[in-house]
Amino acid sequence: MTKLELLPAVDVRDGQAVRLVHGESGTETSYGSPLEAALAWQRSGAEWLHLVDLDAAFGTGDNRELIAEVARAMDIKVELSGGIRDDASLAAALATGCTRVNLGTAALETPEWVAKVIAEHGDKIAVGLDVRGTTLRGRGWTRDGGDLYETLARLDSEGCARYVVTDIAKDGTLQGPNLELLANVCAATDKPVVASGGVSSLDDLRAIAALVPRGVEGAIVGKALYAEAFTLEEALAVVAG
Ligand SMILES: O=C(O)c1ccccc1N[C@@H]1O[C@H](COP(=O)(O)O)[C@@H](O)[C@H]1O
Repeated sequence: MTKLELLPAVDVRDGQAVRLVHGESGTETSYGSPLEAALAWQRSGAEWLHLVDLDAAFGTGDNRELIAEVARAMDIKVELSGGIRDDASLAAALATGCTRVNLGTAALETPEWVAKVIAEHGDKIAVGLDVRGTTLRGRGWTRDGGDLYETLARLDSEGCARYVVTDIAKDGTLQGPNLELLANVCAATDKPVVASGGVSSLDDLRAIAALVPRGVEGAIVGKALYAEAFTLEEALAVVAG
């Protein structure tokens, strides 16, 4: 059976690696240097890094140079997100050599541009579907952006290669992933789904791995690693089977 990919997260705010609760600005816990955090996950055997510019996502500036420095320092695959909303920010993101980018707000606010870049860049573009209930949220998760399943159908028809699905109510809470949401999204698309939000234990990873046959490809793990609920080595051993 295909193994679940694990993507340890480094979210950057004000030059620091942080975790938020429910993605809310002001709830940051700081974990120091983003480069050190990313290198630590790489040393622990990660095959992927999920790297987020939170300031760019919130519209409070950006960490573009630092993000590029981290991405370029990695020997592993990098998924880059936060504030990628136009040709210039997409070009800067792709110039880091990252494996793929996640588009969030742009998929809600500038669908024509997203359709164009999906057509141009194929597998290098994923769309982050960040939801409360079944309502998508953009601009740092502060604004409603339409219905999850209508948007998914539109993006599918445009050839979107992959979705990163975050349940905002779970993100940063260590309350367990929303398995029902993941199963429902998998039922609505043939494209791979990366699960994000809520992972708190190795059992949560086992439960997400059980959804691989339905279309879940990977899981982003953030708070649980920083809070030392388990080590990345333990997590990688669990998904290796
Ligand atoms: O990851 C977070 O905690 C987070 C919190 C609040 C907003 C965005 C967050 N992360 C990721 O950022 C991109 C969306 O950025 P944009 O809308 O394209 O600028 C998306 O991958 C979110 O999951």
